[in-house]
Amino acid sequence: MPEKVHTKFGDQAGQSVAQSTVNTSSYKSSSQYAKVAGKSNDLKRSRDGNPKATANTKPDQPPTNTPNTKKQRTNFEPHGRPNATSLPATTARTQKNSGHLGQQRSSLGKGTTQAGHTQKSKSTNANIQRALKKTAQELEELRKNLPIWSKKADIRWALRNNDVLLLNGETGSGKSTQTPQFLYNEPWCKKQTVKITNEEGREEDVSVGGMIAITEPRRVAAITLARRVAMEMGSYLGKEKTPGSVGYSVRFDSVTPLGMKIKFVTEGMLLQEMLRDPHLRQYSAVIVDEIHERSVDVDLIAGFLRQLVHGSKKGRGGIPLKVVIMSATMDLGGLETFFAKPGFHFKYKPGKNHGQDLFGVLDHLKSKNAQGDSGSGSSPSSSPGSGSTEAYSSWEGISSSDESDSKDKEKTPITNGSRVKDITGDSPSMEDIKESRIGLFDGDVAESGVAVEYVEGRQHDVKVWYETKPSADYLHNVLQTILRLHISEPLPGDILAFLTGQEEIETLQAQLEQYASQLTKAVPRMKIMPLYGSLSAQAQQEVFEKVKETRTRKVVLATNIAETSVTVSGVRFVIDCGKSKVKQYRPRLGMESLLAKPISKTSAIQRAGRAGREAPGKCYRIYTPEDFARLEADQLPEILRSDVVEAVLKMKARGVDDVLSFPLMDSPDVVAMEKALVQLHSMGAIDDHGTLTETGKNISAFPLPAAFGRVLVAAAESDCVLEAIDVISCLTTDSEIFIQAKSEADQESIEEHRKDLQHRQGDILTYLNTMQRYAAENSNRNDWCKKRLVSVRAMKMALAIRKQLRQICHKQKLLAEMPPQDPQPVDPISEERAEVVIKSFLKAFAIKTAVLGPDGAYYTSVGRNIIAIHPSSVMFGKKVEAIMFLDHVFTAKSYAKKVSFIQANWIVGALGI
Ligand SMILES: Nc1ncnc2c1ncn2[C@@H]1O[C@H](COP(=O)(O)OP(=O)(O)OP(=O)(O)O)[C@@H](O)[C@H]1O
Repeated sequence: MPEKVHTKFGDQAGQSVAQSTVNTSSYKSSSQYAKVAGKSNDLKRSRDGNPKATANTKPDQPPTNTPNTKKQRTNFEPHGRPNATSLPATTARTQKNSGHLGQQRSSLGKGTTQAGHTQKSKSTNANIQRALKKTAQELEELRKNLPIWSKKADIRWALRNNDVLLLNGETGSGKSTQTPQFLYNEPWCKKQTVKITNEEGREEDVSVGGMIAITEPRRVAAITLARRVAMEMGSYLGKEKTPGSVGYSVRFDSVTPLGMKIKFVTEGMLLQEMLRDPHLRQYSAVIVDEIHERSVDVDLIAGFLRQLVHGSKKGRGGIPLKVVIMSATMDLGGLETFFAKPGFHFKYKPGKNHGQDLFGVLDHLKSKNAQGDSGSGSSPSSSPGSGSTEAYSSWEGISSSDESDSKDKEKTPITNGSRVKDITGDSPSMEDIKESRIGLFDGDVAESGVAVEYVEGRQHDVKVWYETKPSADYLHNVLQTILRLHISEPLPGDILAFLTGQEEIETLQAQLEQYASQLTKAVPRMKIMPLYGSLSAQAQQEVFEKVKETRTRKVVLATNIAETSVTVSGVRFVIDCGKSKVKQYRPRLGMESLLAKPISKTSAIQRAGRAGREAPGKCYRIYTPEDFARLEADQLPEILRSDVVEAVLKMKARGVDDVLSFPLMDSPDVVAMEKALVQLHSMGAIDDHGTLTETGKNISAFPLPAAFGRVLVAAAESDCVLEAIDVISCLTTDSEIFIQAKSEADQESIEEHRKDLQHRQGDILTYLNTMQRYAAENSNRNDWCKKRLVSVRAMKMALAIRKQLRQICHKQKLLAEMPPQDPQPVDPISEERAEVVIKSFLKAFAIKTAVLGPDGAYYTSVGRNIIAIHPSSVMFGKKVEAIMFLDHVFTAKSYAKKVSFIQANWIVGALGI
């Protein structure tokens, strides 16, 4: 084992010497060190070999001691401590009030003198600042217990010496919340004014850097992490342009305080920013979190970042962009080779990364196991996964002998399942990964240009339990597990159950609520809270808060939106059904559908990681160890299973001429790329030479899927852009605007309530009616919504999106002038105009059409597959000659959602056949 040398350096960049833990294996020889010191930003090694600031850096604050985690853990009090949503009472009050800072200021003005006003608002501000600081101080104690805390200096050191850092740390080790805080004060993170040569060939001064962007796969993670980090930094995060260090930007919602240093963004938003600012001049660093999720967007971001790191830096005035790639579970070999300096070759094959054991980690494990060294001392045959997969044959810590474990078993007679000691046993251990990589450097100047840091350990253990027998009805088992946990486990201890989608969640919620109503007084109450993507942002945020009611257990029923990055407060028990819905391109249908499929091992590890964030936890996998062993190690990257049109359009918009040679970790096959180019050509987004057209530019400028961008461009040509915006605003909210019926009786009453909105020609015109009438309402819009069982929150969001889309269309000259302010009188749409609107949608959705067959079933135009109209559509049960649908789901059968009536002969023209 490499010897460890403990060294420390500054907490604040440029502020002298503190200490850190440096792995001596990183420092091959003193001559190597000398080379490093020469290159690094004003850092020299002190006599004992530690990194040290030179004279031009300021004296440091006292050294940060590496925390004695064990000791602190013993003293750790998990209950009643502050978190993102439960502040100490004073702080909570002040944060709440501070959200209305502006209102407070204006109301204070009444009846007071200007001086009195200023005085009062000054003291309010001072109170807020004090409360924020107090919370931050309290949270700092918790932060110091995180495993990543002791790696602070290593991480800083690695980035002072390299432009790219791969940070591999277990779930809950503190990557997402701490890494940006370790870096924002680094010397390379200062805003600088530099000279660049602009497109006209003239020199100009521009600012570069000063901010760190951190990408998250989902908006809910971006928002909750921004809130948490703002609290940890004692910074205000409000809607107004007040000063603050932390902000976030997600689609149709952003909070960007003045002087912001750390910005949490969704991957899509960073890509949008790259369209406007290809050199990412605002940023000194981009941190890509949860890279293992491998969405199309994150793959594109990785490709663009690689170009920025290794390409010309002229656009940034020569200032490098630092890149940090993070995940608990990542294909290190592939990423290291992907980001390595051009010409530095491992076993990497461009575009063929997924599933490759590029560093031979698995070979290493195999040989280790062959020598009888399982690393745990337990016999491989007692492992839940033994013999089933070579890759994961090193599971550790399997034991049922220790005392606390047997108590657990008695206390929780949920399954007779075997269990592994903690979730690190699910995958090759950090040691295994590290050992297999000896010879490459952690930290200092890496030959490949890519530094690698490992954060070992997590704050609290998570025990994993399995089913003993496979079950055909996992939903039933999830229900039983929740009920048994609720009855047998003492409070506190909330439950988070992973299910595949909204329908399943609603079914289980109804069942659980029925059981909950029958519980005796002796048993705590249950509060069932759904969490899925189309739920309103506010409803999603409520899930993250601590339950206010006493003697109540929160039971969160979530899709995989809660799988990574997030901390759901209070959760000690995770139930994993082993499946999730994934988007998959189905060439036979010529479209993407959502399919429920087994998750990957990586997802299972992430799900388990949601327990044990505030205290030790347990994860119940509703499948057997053998099922687990059969799971794929990682999910297939989205780019390899989806329609690549969006990806190709984004590349084109970002100036990539030759998309076939764009650096991708995994390239879709050439045929799929070529098909996407043909589709973009038929949309008019690229011309015969493959160059992005004005239409293409317009489409890619919208923060919308390409198809909706295409609709807007088509609508502009037919002069119905306002109507198209009204429809698209309703379709792109976070949550469904129409509250769904839970029973047939409900459905009837809904139809009665929405009579004035429903259009016989289908859902598109129903959405149009809804937005037009809502915007025209001049008395009480909330009452208007309630009467029609329309979501108040979703409509508010739709109205905000409508405003933004109108502005973009105006700016892009798709809309000649901005329409007058609401409310405006509205007339029912004429037949002719309705046809024009539907035809605008058809321009982008021609492949999502179906014609009525002689047997009364609908057959898709592409692929001739049977498809049924989903019960949520106003067209449900209707037989018309042809339909167009905007969504497709595959559950018990193939369903068309958001359906409109069309004439069959329109399809021919729209498909160009
Ligand atoms: N919103 C929050 N409320 C309460 N505690 C939080 C919150 N966010 C983070 N924490 C605490 O900070 C710890 C570290 O969280 P962080 O998200 O930084 O870890 P991570 O290593 O990025 O984990 P993952 O890979 O699972 O996203 C959590 O385990 C939890 O104890």
